[in-house]
Amino acid sequence: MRYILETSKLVKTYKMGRNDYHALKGVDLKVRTGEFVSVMGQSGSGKSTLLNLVSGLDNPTSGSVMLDGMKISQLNDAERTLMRRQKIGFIFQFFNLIPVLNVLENVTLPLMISDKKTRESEAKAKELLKLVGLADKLTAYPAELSGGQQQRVAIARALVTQPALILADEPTGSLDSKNSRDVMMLLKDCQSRMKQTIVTVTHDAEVASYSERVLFMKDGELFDELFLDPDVPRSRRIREITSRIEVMTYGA
Ligand SMILES: Nc1ncnc2c1ncn2[C@@H]1O[C@H](COP(=O)(O)OP(=O)(O)OP(=O)(O)O)[C@@H](O)[C@H]1O
Repeated sequence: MRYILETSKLVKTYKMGRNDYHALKGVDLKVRTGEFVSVMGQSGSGKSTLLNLVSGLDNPTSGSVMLDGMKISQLNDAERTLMRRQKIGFIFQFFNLIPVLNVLENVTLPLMISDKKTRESEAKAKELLKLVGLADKLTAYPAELSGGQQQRVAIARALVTQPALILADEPTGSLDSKNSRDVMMLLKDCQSRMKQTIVTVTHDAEVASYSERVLFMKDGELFDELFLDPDVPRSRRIREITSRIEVMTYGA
């Protein structure tokens, strides 16, 4: 399959009293299997709206979303919930772990919900927790972990169902710079080792510098696109991203 995710002429219009507010104005987004894409743009440019439509949390006003061969904009609520559980792993800014469950239980939870919990799935969760460097924290509770460790648990949880797509919304937004780097390197590693497709939304050029392609949103539209060469030093990639943001914000 050429694209794991494809949106076509995606429009989202909110009613604001008597007026319409066009949050997305016909977005055509294409993401290849195994690709790592960042979406950047100023506050209000439509990034969260796009994520909500791609994940089926909200319905488009018009246009379509295809994920892993499934036209999700045509599914009913129950079908979309099932699709989300099976095909998407979420990583959030504030981790969203379940405080009363320990690390291993948090990671096996998505498999329990989808009725897939077996002895093998616990082994899978343990293997992923080893991959994210937390093999010695299986019985710890989220409150006993640092922010960076909690986000690594969230990454293991997102991977456990072997989703078609990981959606990461400001994954380092509540981490310091060292933990941010570790989390992004881990995500990058998951992408290259497991051919995991990742789409992340971020305000941070350093976070975006780990991806292969950056999409810039402005006023509900895809404004620009930048392919990043992994062989050039990260500082140069960050400068390239920053200068595109300047062009988008202030003009060429
Ligand atoms: N439920 C809603 N009702 C009305 N307007 C909305 C709603 N949700 C979002 N909007 C508007 O749509 C526009 C796009 O919002 P969105 O949250 O997608 O932006 P964003 O790029 O994710 O911003 P941020 O970086 O601040 O999260 C904004 O102007 C916002 O006010």
